[in-house]
Amino acid sequence: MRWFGANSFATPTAGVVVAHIKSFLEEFQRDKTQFCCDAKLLRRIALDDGESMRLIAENLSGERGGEAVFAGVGFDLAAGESLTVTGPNGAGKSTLLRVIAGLLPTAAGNVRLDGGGEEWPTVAASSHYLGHQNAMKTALSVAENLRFWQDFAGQPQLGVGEALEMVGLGGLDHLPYGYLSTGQRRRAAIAKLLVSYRPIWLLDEPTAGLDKASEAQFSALMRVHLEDGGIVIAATHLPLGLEGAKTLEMGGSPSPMPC
Ligand SMILES: Nc1ncnc2c1ncn2[C@@H]1O[C@H](COP(=O)(O)OP(=O)(O)OP(=O)(O)O)[C@@H](O)[C@H]1O
Repeated sequence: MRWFGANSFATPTAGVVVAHIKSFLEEFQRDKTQFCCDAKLLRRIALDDGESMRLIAENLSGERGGEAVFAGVGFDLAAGESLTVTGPNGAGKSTLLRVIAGLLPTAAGNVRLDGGGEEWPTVAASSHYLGHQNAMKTALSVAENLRFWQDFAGQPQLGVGEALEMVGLGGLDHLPYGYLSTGQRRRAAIAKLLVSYRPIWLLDEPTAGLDKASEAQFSALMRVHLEDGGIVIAATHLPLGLEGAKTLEMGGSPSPMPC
């Protein structure tokens, strides 16, 4: 239970992350009940005790249909750090995310998670992947979709209703997912990040289709995730409001190390 779990990757503190999310929710929705006032202190204890987690890629190459798409990609992200991946259409941003997530094989090089301990043994097991497709069934209700993903992913955090409130979809849980607008669908997909915990978020154009207010709220969610020791890699054509994010520009050959 450590969505916003600091470097608590090695030393989980049950309930802390949920408390933090809920206090964050309170910032946006003032009438929410106050939860666990000592969340920050507990997170600090977890930070002090926890082993540092790092997501490292070395000389990573990826291909599609047998053709090289990118080569020589490297990065080193500590807990709390983010990387924005930019570049023109077709540069290989989505391919890179899928390689990191373990959905495509690496053509060369490697990506690994150091310090994940027994609970987070691999990058794939430690990651939420939010792709262009939202991976929801249109005929199922919003709540049924999220319950499926929570059961599938395990590590439950926020309840479905709470997660939907966090993305501004409170009260729409009963609607078939297919009834939602494009932006609402994206917001429901973002709620998947909140119903189960993963320290690494791999996000492909996460704010595509979102209105300005939703963009800002999602930026805040990412910042809270980072503050608590999460790692974010986001491919994007739009500013994401991630201050201090490392950057990786794709489309050159080979791709440079992020600065
Ligand atoms: N299944 C596939 N088979 C063959 N080629 C593919 C496949 N999927 C993608 N490609 C090619 O791989 C290259 C990289 O695609 P990718 O989707 O990673 O780019 P991108 O940088 O994410 O683009 P965009 O900004 O448009 O989302 C493109 O030239 C694309 O045509």
